[in-house]
Amino acid sequence: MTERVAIVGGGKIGEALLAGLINAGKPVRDLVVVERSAERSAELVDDYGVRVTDDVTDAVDGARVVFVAVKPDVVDTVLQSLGKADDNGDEERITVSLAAGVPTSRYEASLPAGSPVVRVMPNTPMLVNEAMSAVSPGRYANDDQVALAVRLLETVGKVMVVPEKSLDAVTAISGSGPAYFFLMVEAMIDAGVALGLTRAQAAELAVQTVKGSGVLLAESGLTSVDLRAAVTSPGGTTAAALREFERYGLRHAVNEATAACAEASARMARRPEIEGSRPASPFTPESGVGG
Ligand SMILES: NC(=O)C1=CN([C@@H]2O[C@H](COP(=O)(O)OP(=O)(O)OC[C@H]3O[C@@H](n4cnc5c(N)ncnc54)[C@H](O)[C@@H]3O)[C@@H](O)[C@H]2O)C=CC1
Ligand SMILES: O=C(O)[C@@H]1CCC=N1
Repeated sequence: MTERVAIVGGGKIGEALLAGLINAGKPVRDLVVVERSAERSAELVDDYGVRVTDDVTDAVDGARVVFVAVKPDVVDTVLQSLGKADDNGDEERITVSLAAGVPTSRYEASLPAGSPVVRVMPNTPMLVNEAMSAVSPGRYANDDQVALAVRLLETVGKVMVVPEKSLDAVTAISGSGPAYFFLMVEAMIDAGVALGLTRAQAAELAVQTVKGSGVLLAESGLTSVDLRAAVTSPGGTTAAALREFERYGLRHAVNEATAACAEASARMARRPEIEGSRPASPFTPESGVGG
C-alpha cells in the first residue's frame, strides 16, 4: 500500500479510517489529514504523528486517493477547493466520499470533467476495524480505481459493492444501524436497573450480550432466526419476553424507523442545503447523540 492518501475531515469517521490504515501498516508518511478545528488537529498529531493541515489544495497534492469525511453540508466547500487543486499528472486522483446523502453526480459536477468518484456509506465500528462499508462507483470510476478504494476500506472492516441507488437503504441498515443497537443496549441497561441490578452490572451484562450475539451471528453460519429459536425454550422465559416485543410492535417500529432513515438520506441527496432539510433531533448534543 504505497499510495498517498488524504483524509479531509478528521472527525469520528476520518479518525477511524486513519487509525485503521495505520494499524494495517500504511506508513504515516503516506497519509495526510485536512482538519479545520485547531483543537482536533492537535489531538490527531499527538495521537498518530500524522501531518495535519487546514489547506485542502496543499494536502491533496500528490495524493492518489482523497477521502471526504466532512459533514454533508460542508462537502460543497471542500469540492470548491478540490476543484482548484492541480491534477496529479498520470496518476488520476480518486475522490472517495464518505458523506451521507451526497450523490456522486454532485462531486462529478464540481470536479474536473471525468474525475473518478466513489461513494461509500461506512459506519462507526470502523473505529475497531469492524466497519461495514458499502461502496458505489460513480460514472467515471473504473474497476481498478474502485478496487483501490475497496482495498483501503477493507483495512477497517467489511466492504460490499452496491449500485448507488441502494445507498439510502444501506444507510438505513448499516450506516445508522449502530445507533439502533446502542439505543437497545441503553434501554436494556435501564430495564436491568428497574429489575434491581446495579447500573454497572446491567451495563456489563448487556454489552457482553450484544457483543457475544454479534460474534455468534457473524461466525456460526446460522441465521438470526435459527439463533433466536435456539434461545427460546418452549413455554420458557424468552418466549414470554418475545411475545411482549411483538405485542408492542418491534418489527413495525424497525420498519418505520428504517423507512424514515432512508427517506432522510434521499432528501439530503435532493437538496443542497442539507442540514436545513434534516428533521429536528430528539436528542440534545449533551446526550452524546450526533454523528
Ligand atoms: N458518524 C457516523 O456514524 C457516520 C458518518 N458518516 C458520514 O461521515 C461524515 C463525517 O461524519 P463524522 O465523522 O461523524 O463527523 P464529525 O463531525 O465527527 O467530523 C467532521 C470533521 O470535519 C471537520 N471539518 C469541518 N469542516 C471542514 C473543512 N472545511 N475542512 C476540513 N475539515 C473540516 C470538523 O472539524 C470535524 O472534525 C459525514 O458526512 C457523515 O454523513 C457516514 C456514515 C456513518
Ligand atoms: O446520522 C447521519 O446522518 C450519519 C450518516 C449515517 C450515520 N450517521
